[in-house]
Amino acid sequence: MTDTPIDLLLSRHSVAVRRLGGPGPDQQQTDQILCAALTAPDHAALRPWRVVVIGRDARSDLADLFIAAKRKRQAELTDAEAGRERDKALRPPLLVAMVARPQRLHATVTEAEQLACAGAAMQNMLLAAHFLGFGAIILSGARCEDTEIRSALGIAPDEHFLGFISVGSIVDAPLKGRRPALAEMATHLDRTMR
Ligand SMILES: Cc1cc2nc3c(=O)[nH]c(=O)nc-3n(C[C@H](O)[C@H](O)[C@H](O)COP(=O)(O)O)c2cc1C
Repeated sequence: MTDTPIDLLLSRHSVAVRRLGGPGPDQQQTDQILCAALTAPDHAALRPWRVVVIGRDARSDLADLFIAAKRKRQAELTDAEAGRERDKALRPPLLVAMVARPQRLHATVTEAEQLACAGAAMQNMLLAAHFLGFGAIILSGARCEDTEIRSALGIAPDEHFLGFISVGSIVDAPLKGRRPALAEMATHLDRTMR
């Protein structure tokens, strides 16, 4: 039986980069994933975010930058650790850097609201990837604050580098994290408010 849209939405989960491989989204699917971001709710149409799609030719340099950034925090890297850093740059068929650029003193839309918009845009890309049958994950960490990586990707000091979105075919069955029970997340207000 075909999954309904709500089944699909409720079944989304992240897929670790080591479980991703080719083929990745083709050009049309890539455009669909990126366009999904543009359907995020956006108060006053500020579009307080942008993306950098990191193409194949840039990946080897990015891998070197990931390893160099890791070495700044940990002088001695094992081959396995360096390999994992390299993998994060080279393995995902589609790799997108998500950058939030909220207007700090907007008259009506707070910075928090604008960051929520950027988060919704990211989630829409994850969902679009999932709906198209791909696996995806967002990873941030210290590499998003690394000045060399930010500068190589053209990310300004006053922008928020939220994370790398990796998308590809699922080549190894992912571990699915536990979801909290609804009662842990929602409270109900069922009385008059005076
Ligand atoms: C902005 C952002 C950055 C994230 N960065 C990391 C990260 O650096 N490392 C990590 O293990 N998970 C990170 N996560 C969480 C994973 O992407 C993922 O959501 C988590 O492993 C839970 O899996 P799930 O999406 O299937 O619930 C990040 C999530 C967000 C929204």
